[in-house]
Amino acid sequence: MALQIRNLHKSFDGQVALERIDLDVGSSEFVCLLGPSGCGKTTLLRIIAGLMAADGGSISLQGRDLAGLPARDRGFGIVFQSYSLFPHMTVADNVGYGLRIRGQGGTAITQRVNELLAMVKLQAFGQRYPGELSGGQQQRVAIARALAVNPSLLLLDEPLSALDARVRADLRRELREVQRSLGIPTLMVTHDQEEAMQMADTIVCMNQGRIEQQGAPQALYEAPRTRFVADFMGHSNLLPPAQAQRLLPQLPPLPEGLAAEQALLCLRPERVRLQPEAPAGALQAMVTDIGFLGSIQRVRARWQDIELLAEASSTLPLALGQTVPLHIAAADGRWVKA
Ligand SMILES: Nc1ncnc2c1ncn2[C@@H]1O[C@H](COP(=O)(O)OP(=O)(O)OP(=O)(O)O)[C@@H](O)[C@H]1O
Repeated sequence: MALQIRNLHKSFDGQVALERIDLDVGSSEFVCLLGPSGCGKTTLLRIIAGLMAADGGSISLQGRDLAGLPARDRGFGIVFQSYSLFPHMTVADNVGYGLRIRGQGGTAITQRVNELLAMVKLQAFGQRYPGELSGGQQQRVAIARALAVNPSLLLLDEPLSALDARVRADLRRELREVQRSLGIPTLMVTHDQEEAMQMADTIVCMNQGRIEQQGAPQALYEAPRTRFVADFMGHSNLLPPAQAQRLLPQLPPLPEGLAAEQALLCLRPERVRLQPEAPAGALQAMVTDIGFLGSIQRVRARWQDIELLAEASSTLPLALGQTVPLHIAAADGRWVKA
């Protein structure tokens, strides 16, 4: 493991912000810290960066304990949400800044800066000033500047959240490509579940200063262990056991240690399928709402007193009030802790 965090904790005026955090990041792994506002993501990132002290616990990189090492000596690349470029310096000087303060000079810097600008697709912009660039371009410069010093760890604090949707989507892909090609261990803070799913090798889902669950995006989506993770990782139907039993006569067994009173069956909408041709014995549900999402329709359908979020192909003609057969396989549900 490149980065190892053990039993890290931090309180502000007696209020716990981080509670016993254990976290590993592999040598070229892209890890997203995902969670709602106030769950401790930024505090964790700032402690790793050396910008804030923890109350206890340890952080090591490649086996080296970082305790007491000031931020500037950690050799990490950091990108914040606000572009934080030097406004009076050209793009090229911004990117080369870290190299200059490390004592490099002349053609070595020019060559490296050109390489980095090419990597973030800004070859032609070296002589501009930050104020003459779009938000997306400024953030590309900030990424190039963070990478200039060959960082041993890349820390990204919501780097894309100030950008509009289209630019954000492009930059997600580009940032991931650059990170992959350089193989730098990376931690990115985000509260955007889609962004985390799209970019991360591993998502660390945080709630109230604790890691609620971590794993590959698909594992967290398909097998959340708690209601919090199920809710945070996309849409779901969450049914108490009595309702679940009526809907699905054959339920998956409850996981060990989870009592029925604490359990909810999580059914993702794509597992609740509206089908034009009814298999024998299919449930008949009434369509109460239709959302057209382009490739699919997200539908609310009511069966008895149970309202379900379902999906249908966008080519299936549907109307409000219509009765449609529903298909759910017994294996499609997952028990989560309420
Ligand atoms: N310097 C500080 N002084 C006092 N309390 C703080 C300080 N920094 C953070 N906190 C508190 O610690 C908790 C975690 O804050 P943190 O900024 O890490 O959350 P976050 O998950 O990054 O939220 P957001 O997505 O809104 O940035 C919050 O309750 C916050 O109010």
